[in-house]
Amino acid sequence: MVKAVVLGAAGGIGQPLSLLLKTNPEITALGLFDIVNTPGVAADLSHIATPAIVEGRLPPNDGLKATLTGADIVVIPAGVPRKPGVTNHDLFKINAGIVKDLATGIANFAPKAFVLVISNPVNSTVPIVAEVFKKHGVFDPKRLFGVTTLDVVRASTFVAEINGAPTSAPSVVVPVIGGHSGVTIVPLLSQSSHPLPSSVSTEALAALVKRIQFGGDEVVKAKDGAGSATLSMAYAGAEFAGKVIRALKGEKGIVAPSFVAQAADPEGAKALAAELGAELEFFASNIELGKEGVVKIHSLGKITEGESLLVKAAVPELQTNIKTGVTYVLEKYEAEEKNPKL
Ligand SMILES: NC(=O)c1ccc[n+]([C@@H]2O[C@H](COP(=O)([O-])OP(=O)(O)OC[C@H]3O[C@@H](n4cnc5c(N)ncnc54)[C@H](O)[C@@H]3O)[C@@H](O)[C@H]2O)c1
Ligand SMILES: O=C(O)C[C@H](O)C(=O)O
Repeated sequence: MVKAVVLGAAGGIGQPLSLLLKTNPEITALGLFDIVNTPGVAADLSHIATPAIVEGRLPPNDGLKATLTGADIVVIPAGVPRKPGVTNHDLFKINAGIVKDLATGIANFAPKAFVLVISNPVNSTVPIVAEVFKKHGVFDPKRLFGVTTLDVVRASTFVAEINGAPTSAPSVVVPVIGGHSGVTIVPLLSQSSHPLPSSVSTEALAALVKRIQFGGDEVVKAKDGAGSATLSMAYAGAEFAGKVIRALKGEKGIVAPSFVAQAADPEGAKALAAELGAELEFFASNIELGKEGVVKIHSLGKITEGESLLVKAAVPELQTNIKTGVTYVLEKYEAEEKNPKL
């Protein structure tokens, strides 16, 4: 029996993600929560002949509590997406509060659930969830994941394209490490399961890295004001959630990149920090999943000089992003303590 919950289930990502989760035969209960439209989304999905019993709830009458109660895995795509001209900094101003509130709900009603954060900016929203959980005494670093799978999916697709073998895309595995925005996204193309042809020029390689780092911009531009990636994100979110569920059910040896608290595996984190030349509270790298969540944080292994430069550029940006999330929550709590009416 697995209960999965989607917070922000009526949105551009939330709806197709809920559809894909409804088609996952391991999921027996699917709880959908949003501030709008979830009863309709749930009614629609409930007619699909798969095991999950679907329920859609709204905020009134303890909707969040009822949705979260009994959850094994909670996926959060709630929050505003980018449009042309809107930066991650702009998103933070709105999404930080949404994520803090939802994390408070999870801390109260599903403190043991695995939590998968999609809401942007992931590099800051994951630290927000961690701080809220710490405040409530329920933080388990092994159970919190920033979803960076879309970067991995993009890398697989683009590498297959360059290799002239688009049908190979599903089997192309490229570790993408760091975080989930711009220069913090570091694809380790030298470790691709399907190496790039030696004929690929340095310029073409740099362009490929840039395309993976700024793949989100490509979609925002093409959607022309209608938001950011939703369908590919739903696919990526369902992929990662599927892996977490397989691990939860006892499958061993599942490895995938995710942005996780380094406290989840202090030994692994130490080796990784030595490679990075910095200790970060959160970082995306390959992690092994197990019944309790993160089992092992993998180190980077052999990387090229060019990749090493990309890591160097990512680290300070990540440090700033993480601090932004942590500071936001600490200042909010401080203000609430001074003025309990807030
Ligand atoms: N991690 C990634 O790789 C990745 C990829 C794409 C988009 N995103 C991010 O995902 C988020 C959602 O994107 P979208 O395109 O689905 O946006 P959207 O506006 O289409 O949907 C967001 C949904 O969240 C809901 N919502 C808002 N406040 C809420 C609250 N307090 N509780 C519950 N639900 C609430 C809205 O009602 C809406 O239905 C954005 O922040 C976007 O930047 C992340
Ligand atoms: O770029 C965005 O704003 C959305 C998302 O993070 C993406 O990578 O597509």
